Amino acid sequence: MLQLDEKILNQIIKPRPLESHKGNFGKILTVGGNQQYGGAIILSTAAAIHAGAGLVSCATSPQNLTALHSIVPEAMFIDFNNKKAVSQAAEKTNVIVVGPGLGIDIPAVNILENILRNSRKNQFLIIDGSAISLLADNQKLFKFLKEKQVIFTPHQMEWQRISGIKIADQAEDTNKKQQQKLHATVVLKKYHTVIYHLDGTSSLLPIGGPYMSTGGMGDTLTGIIAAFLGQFHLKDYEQVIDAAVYCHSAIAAELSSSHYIVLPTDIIGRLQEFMAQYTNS
Ligand SMILES: NC(=O)C1=CN([C@@H]2O[C@H](COP(=O)(O)OP(=O)(O)OC[C@H]3O[C@@H](n4cnc5c(N)ncnc54)[C@H](O)[C@@H]3O)[C@@H](O)[C@H]2O)[C@@H](O)CC1
Ligand SMILES: Nc1ncnc2c1ncn2[C@@H]1O[C@H](COP(=O)(O)OP(=O)(O)O)[C@@H](O)[C@H]1O
Ligand SMILES: [Mg+2]
Repeated sequence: MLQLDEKILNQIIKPRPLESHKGNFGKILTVGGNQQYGGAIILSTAAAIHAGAGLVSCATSPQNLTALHSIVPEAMFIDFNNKKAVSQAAEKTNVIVVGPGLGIDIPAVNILENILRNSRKNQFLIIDGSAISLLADNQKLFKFLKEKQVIFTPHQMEWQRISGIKIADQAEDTNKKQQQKLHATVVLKKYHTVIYHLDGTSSLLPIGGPYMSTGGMGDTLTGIIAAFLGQFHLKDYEQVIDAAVYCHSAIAAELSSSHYIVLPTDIIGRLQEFMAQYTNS
């Protein structure tokens, strides 16, 4: 297993070409945030914007509109109950994040199905939080993932739900077997996160710690992964995912030297300065 270190950031984060515009740095669609969990999708959206995504649209409950725009006026808003608007937005984006705070009720299943139906092969589909739990309970939805570039970002309980492997039995070989069956990249989040790649290799994240154990920390990671995939165009996109995962925890580790706990919003607020350190190579 490859042990990730700071080199991955030097490899992936590059200065921006002078002749460029927002269209070069990724169109992202974030989908989630019901009445109860608006914060989750706002964190994902804000993280994508602060990590450099060119254009970010957020499909969420209309109840979250004011909060969303007060935090990130850069984001565009779509009412996630508007099926047509959501499917049109899904068709037009480079990266879709679905699941943070989506919930697991019937309307949530319908929103997820609409997104999966309308996503395309050349897009990246980051499936997180509630969307993972929904897929585990609605196996018929898996047919919409065939031949698509899917990245699952489960924590250990979500991985248990979707893989059927109990947390106590989640060892490398067992995890890899199930991940390969899914034909997707799996970012298994925990103390020392492991990223299982499509080609059967895996990367270990040796940084990060309990100062990150705050609700919304994983929601924030989805936005960073989306922004990295949207703007750093490498053939081997799994390295881009590795870099995003490393970046998230590296910021947290740095802040933890002066903060007892690190909040998701602290990480979001530090992204721009942190990434600037890696643009000299
Ligand atoms: N501010 C917000 O709106 C927030 C919304 N959230 C959303 O709430 C929904 C439910 O997600 P949850 O993860 O809270 O609930 P889940 O029920 O999916 O999982 C949480 C449970 O898993 C257990 N667990 C075991 N191993 C774990 C590990 N390595 N990491 C994390 N938990 C582990 C925890 O003890 C906890 O009981 C998701 O859609 C999520 O995006 C959460 O992200 C919390 C913050
Ligand atoms: N003790 C820990 N050590 C290292 N990383 C942690 C620890 N606790 C939480 N994290 C990280 O925080 C994030 C939590 O993700 P998740 O449980 O999905 O949060 P949420 O759904 O509340 O946003 C993951 O990236 C995980 O690796
Ligand atoms: Mg989560």
